[in-house]
Parts: sequence; structure tokens; C-alpha cells
Amino acid sequence: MLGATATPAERRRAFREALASGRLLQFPGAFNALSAMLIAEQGFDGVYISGAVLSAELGLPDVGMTTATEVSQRAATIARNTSLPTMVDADTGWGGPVNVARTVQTFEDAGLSGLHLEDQEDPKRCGHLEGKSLVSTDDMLIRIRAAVRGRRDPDFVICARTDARAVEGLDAAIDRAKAYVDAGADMIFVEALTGKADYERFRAAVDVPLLANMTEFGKTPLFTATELADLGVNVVIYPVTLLRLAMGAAEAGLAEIRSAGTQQGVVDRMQTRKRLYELLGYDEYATFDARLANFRKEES
Ligand SMILES: C[C@](O)(C(=O)O)[C@H](CC(=O)O)C(=O)O
Ligand SMILES: [Mg+2]
Repeated sequence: MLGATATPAERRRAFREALASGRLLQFPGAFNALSAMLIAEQGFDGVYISGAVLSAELGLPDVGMTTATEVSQRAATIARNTSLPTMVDADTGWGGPVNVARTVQTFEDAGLSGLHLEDQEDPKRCGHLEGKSLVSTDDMLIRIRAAVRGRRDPDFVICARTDARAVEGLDAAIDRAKAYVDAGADMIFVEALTGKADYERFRAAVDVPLLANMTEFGKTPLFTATELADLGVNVVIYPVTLLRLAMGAAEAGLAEIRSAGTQQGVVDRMQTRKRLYELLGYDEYATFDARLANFRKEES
């Protein structure tokens, strides 16, 4: 009830401890607070907050048009409603070094547990599309150092994403990742790898936690959790999965109403009112304030 029971500091500590355990942590992407609550209820390790999803939610392509304020407000709403650690996509950090430092502080204040910054040039794009261009390694090091300087809670995780695999090749991507770690990155997001051999090379070369992106319709095969754990990956995100599932169901439902003139045929695919109320914890609110108890008569 009333959102997270753990403080942001406790969640950051828990995230650090979970990372140190070496086991694979699964972070599905939440498209709103309610989906984050579902992720927690289903026993996942954390919640990912995707730039692609937030831009789509605003009706925009994922090309860096969102503002730090828009993302932090939405991220804060999600973080407030889960006791799990939350990782947010900070794209290219929204500007130069001082902006990046401020971005880190904004996300700390928003209750997040960590963020990732990528080495693309603006306008950035989805890491699985063609035509990406990167900033130089030196410029990315400036970004990372600025993020580290801005951080006030040492448990806040600063993850550096490299998009270099698809642009400069595997060796260059590994060299960049090592330099990013030397500059203070706590974790490396290895974007758009093409197979297990790529992960093996990264794992052997880099000794901080690795994050794998299991986005659908991209360059990376959809490896299972067991496969990723065997590769030594520490965090796996499923960034857009819930949005894609929900939008697929919404499209089918709208088509059904248009063709049948009623939603009756798709009611059995819906989350029921009862499940929604369970997830939102209506009963706990009713216990907190007896005047709310009459909500409980709904059974379907
Ligand atoms: C992880 C990602 O940065 C995101 O914003 O969720 C995207 C996901 C996607 O577009 O499928 C990415 O660039 O991989
Ligand atoms: Mg993104």
C-alpha cells in the first residue's frame, strides 16, 4: 500500500548486494507504475525504465527528444510504487558534463537505483537500428567522469552503455568498455551483441557487472535466463516487452470492438477488476481506513 516500503537508499544498497552476488538479475521494463507493481508481484529482481518506452508513451520516436524532466518524473512515479531496485535509461545524459552531473542528481532525487548513459552522438537512436554514430572514447569518458562526480550516493549505479559493437566492431567495443570502467563506470551495458561469442569476449575482458538487452526484433538473439547466467551476465533487461505485449493486445481488442460491435469476445483475455484491485492492494487501503471497506464487495 502507498507504494514502496523500502527507501531509495535501501533499494540502492540491495541492488549493489544483488550485483555482488554474481547471480543473474532480471529487470523487465515497466511502462507505468501499475506494470512495475506486477513485475514486483511476479518475483523479478528489479524494474527497468526504458527510453524507448517513455518516448513511445509520449507519442515520440526514440531519438533523444524526451527531456530529463519528463523522464525523471515518470521514472519517479514508477520508483515510488515498487520496493525493487529501478534502473533508468538516461540516453546520452542530456547535454554536456554539467548537465550529465545534474541528470545523475535528478535521478538520485527521483529515487532511482541507477542509470545508463550511452556513447552515441545526438540524435541518438535505438541501439539495434542501422546508422548509429558514436562520440569519441575521450568524449564518452568525459560523460562518465561527469556522472561519477555528480553522484552523491555511492550506491547509485552508473552504467556505461557502448553501442560500438555495431559501429566499430567487437574489439573496439571491448576497448571502449575497459576505458569506461577505468573512468568509473560500475557496470557495462553491451548493446546489440550478435551472439554468445560476443558476450564471452566481453566477460573475459571486463571485470565489472555486464548488462544484456533482450529486446525483441533486434540484433541480439533472445537468450534464456539460464544461457545469460552461464555467460556470466549480471543483469538482463526486457525493455519494451510489456509495452509490446500490451499494445498487441490493445490492437486486437480494438479490432474486435470494431468488427463485432462489442468487446464481449475479448473479456476473457482481460485482467479482471478483481486482479486489478488485488494488485493495487485495495484490501490494505480498506484496512487502513474502514470507510473504504465497501470497495471489497466486488468479486468478479
Ligand atoms: C534499451 C533501449 O535503449 C530502451 O530505450 O529501452 C532500446 C530498446 C529498443 O529500442 O528495443 C535500445 O536502444 O536497445
Ligand atoms: Mg534507450
